[in-house]
Amino acid sequence: MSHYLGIDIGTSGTKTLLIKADGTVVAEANAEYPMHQPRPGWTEQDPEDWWQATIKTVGNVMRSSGLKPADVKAIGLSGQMHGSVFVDKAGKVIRPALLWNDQRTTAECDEITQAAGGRKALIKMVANPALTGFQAPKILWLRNKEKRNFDKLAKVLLPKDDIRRRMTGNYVSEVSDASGTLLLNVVKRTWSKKLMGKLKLDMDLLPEVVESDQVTGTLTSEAAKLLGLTTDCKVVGGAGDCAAGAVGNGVVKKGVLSTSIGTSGVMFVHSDQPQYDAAGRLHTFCHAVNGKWHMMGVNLTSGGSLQWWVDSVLQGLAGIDKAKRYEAATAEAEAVAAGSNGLLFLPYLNGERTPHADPNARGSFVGMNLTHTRGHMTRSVMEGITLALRDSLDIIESLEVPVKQIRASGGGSKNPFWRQMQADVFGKKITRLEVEQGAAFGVALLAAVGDGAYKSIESACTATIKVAEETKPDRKAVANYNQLFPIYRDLYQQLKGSMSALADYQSSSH
Ligand SMILES: Nc1ncnc2c1ncn2[C@@H]1O[C@H](COP(=O)(O)OP(=O)(O)O)[C@@H](O)[C@H]1O
Ligand SMILES: O=C(CO)[C@@H](O)[C@H](O)COP(=O)(O)O
Repeated sequence: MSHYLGIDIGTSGTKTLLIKADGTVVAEANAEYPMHQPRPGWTEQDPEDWWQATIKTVGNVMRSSGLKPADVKAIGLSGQMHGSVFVDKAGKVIRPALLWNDQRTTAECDEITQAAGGRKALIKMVANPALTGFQAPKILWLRNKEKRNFDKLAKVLLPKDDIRRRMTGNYVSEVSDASGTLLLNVVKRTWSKKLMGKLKLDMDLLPEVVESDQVTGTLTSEAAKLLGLTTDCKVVGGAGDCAAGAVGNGVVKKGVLSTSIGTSGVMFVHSDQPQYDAAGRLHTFCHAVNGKWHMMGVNLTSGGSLQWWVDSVLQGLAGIDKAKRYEAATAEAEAVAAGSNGLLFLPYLNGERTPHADPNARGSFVGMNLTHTRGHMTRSVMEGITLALRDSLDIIESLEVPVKQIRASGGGSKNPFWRQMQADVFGKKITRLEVEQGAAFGVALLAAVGDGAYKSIESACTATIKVAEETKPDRKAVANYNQLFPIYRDLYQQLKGSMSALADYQSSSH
């Protein structure tokens, strides 16, 4: 039977999955790498780390499966979205990549909005407003702040597309990830020459753009050797990690939503047509499914807030094995009542995207009293993260998008207590898949479709994805969270000015 690889270049590490054409997972491997923060709000990674992690994890899955190199027919690539890899004429990376959660480009976002003729005109061209994490403002930042590097620039690539370049020698992206550059005409699924012109950027900077299941090349002999595969192995378009995760969760038709609690938090909904939130709070992007779109709300520091809380603050848990640390912390949270006795946490530790689009937003605990313990604080971190996802759900529902099913995914949703919390905060039934392998599984399926094992992405999902269990909302907890949600929502409005003043203070005291 043919086999396929799905590779997800995540923020905390790379995950590689080897599947059979029927969707059975044969082997998986992970490799971590650091994220650098040279200044508050700046986030960078070395693309070489991604490539070394790719070589290592592919080697590991091939060894543990015992397969022959020729058994792997195609590879699907997924990755953290919006990042910028700057490459020179000789194919050398010019400087560390700027990531999706980097907040240095406020001035460049204003520059783009102005050049486009205002926010409305920009949304008309590329379906989205300018946000600091997106790729286009990063290109302008390089031009404004590192002119010498900009002069060397020949191509700008998204993280997974840099891995494709190293694998195939080809400069290609695909529509789902390209949507997050702010340079794609999302409706037409082609680059926006109009916006590139207004920004005075050369079209040659951009790679070719294709649909997600299209074959983009085969492995070069050097890459085949490094990866232990053959030069016949195809590489398909793949997808940005959100669309890839949605394919991996079977979110490929109307009425199905998915939530993901990873480092970031994502509320994702499929749409048959491009659909907009006029206020620009949700992103409107191409789906990895040909001719389909999606909307999503993104929280920048979702599971990342719990990670910060457990690793940086609860140092008392530091002696516990990493895998067990979250369980130990969340068990304390589970022992206290829903609502954390009125303690609220705002998870805006590195600014926020949905619904505030504010790089200066900052995190806070509000409502603390003498009854509160460590368990209450952990629970309120988890509740704050979940209430932030509800912000996105409310916007989606306000656009009259039918919500028939919510599928929970990501590291946080593996925890049954957090799935119950999601059901209670959203007031909706939550489903979970039998095997949840996220984005890497989604792009392995895209590779199978690209290789001809399935007629369509939808049929690949129907054949391979099974829902395992449902979590029903608890009526009392739902009422409790319904009471807290408006208070939570109001807090940002009340604290916005102070958050911004503190963000200024933090940058000046750096
Ligand atoms: N056992 C657990 N209980 C609760 N949350 C968890 C658990 N394990 C992981 N998480 C959460 O999941 C996040 C990692 O999710 P993952 O999907 O692996 O992240 P990413 O791919 O974005 O790096 C962690 O930051 C943490 O918040
Ligand atoms: O910015 C977004 C989506 O718009 C993030 O979802 C990134 O794509 C990073 O994802 P993780 O590494 O947290 O999975």
